[in-house]
Amino acid sequence: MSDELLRGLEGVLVAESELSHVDGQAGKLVYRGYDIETLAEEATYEEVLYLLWHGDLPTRAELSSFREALAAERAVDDAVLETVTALAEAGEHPMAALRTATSMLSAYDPDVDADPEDRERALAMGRRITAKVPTVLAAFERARRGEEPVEPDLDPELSHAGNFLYMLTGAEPDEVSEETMDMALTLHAEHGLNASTFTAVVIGSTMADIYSCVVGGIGALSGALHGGANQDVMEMLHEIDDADADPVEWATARREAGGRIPGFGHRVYKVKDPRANILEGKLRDLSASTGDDKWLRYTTSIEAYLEDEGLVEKGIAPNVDFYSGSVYDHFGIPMDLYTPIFAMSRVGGWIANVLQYQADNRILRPRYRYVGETDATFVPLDER
Ligand SMILES: CC(=O)SCCNC(=O)CCNC(=O)[C@H](O)C(C)(C)COP(=O)(O)OP(=O)(O)OC[C@H]1O[C@@H](n2cnc3c(N)ncnc32)[C@H](O)[C@@H]1OP(=O)(O)O
Ligand SMILES: O=C([O-])CC(=O)C(=O)O
Repeated sequence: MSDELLRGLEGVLVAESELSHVDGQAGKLVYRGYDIETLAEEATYEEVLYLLWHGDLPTRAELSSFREALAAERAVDDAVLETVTALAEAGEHPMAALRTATSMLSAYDPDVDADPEDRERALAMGRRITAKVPTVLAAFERARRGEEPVEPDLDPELSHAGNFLYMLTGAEPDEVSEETMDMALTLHAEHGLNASTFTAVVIGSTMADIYSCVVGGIGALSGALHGGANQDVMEMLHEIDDADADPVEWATARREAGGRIPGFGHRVYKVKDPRANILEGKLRDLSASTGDDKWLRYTTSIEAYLEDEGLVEKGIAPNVDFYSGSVYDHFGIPMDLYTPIFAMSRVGGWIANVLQYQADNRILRPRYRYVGETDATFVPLDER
């Protein structure tokens, strides 16, 4: 047994995966062998889910029944909607509301007591969670605006992304917003053994149910060092704008004060994250078509400044969270929904990873190097 301490488990191999590969030096991401650029351009989120969960891209017939099965699960129990409303009234962050509501969904799942080794029933639960997360989120957003929830459209013709936007606004989304949301879901679906996936897999390794795994994943994703950074980036952009500041001067001051720039840096990527490139391209298209290029100017000037300062050369480059919020902002999505939208996509990856790990399970249990007292003498309570 090695006594080398690997802080943050950097580089530690814990299992094999067929789901995705992150090449941090080349800035390349593949899901089951397919480039993320190709999937973002050519595949829908439903196809990506099928690919991750079933191993291959679906045929037309397979996709059609998969979409039907997913769409059929979109509705949530009224009790969940009531809880979501109560959480909105209490001013809960949507990521925390999603965590609570996802946990509650298990009460209404007919498979929740299934044998944890029953992959089919675990997958059925995974399908239900994935289908219902957008419903929960949209209901939460509407509740805090004082609006009634919009019932999901159960017609599989309306995509997962499209139905989410429909439930948010009450109107069928236009093609650009549906395609953009679908692409964002594809980009965020899977990324190796990141912190939230690791959390889900650790929970799954105890043979806990898939709800526990997903709830843990949501908690881990919410943090500022992980998925929470996409909201932080938009808060940074607003802070710059509200102060009428120059983005480069703002970033300089932040660095001089020893602060980090949200949306920069990554444990694996030592070059720009390929998903950031794709999202930046989408932001360029949206900025050109709407004539509103403010966030594009701010983000690209911060990126150029940090590159000039040598950060990118040191491997601290834009990650997926740097450009996503500016894209969502074009569709009027509030910034505290950015991380929940990430979760809405990554739920597919968490489920795929948990099922993959459980198929050849061994409980995950690393260890500490103990540095505490070794020979303490117990003093009875009255004598302390
Ligand atoms: C979906 C995702 O989860 S993508 C990541 C989203 N998170 C963020 O964008 C938050 C900002 N980024 C970070 O905090 C980090 O880069 C992380 C958490 C993503 C990766 O952390 P780690 O791999 O542990 O890197 P670590 O924290 O050791 O940083 C290495 C060096 O880069 C620097 N660095 C890392 N990120 C940044 C940043 N955003 N801004 C400025 N400097 C940074 C660190 O200060 C450190 O420098 P030092 O060696 O001189 O002390
Ligand atoms: O891989 C990571 O550590 C974080 C990340 O980019 C993701 O989860 O998408």
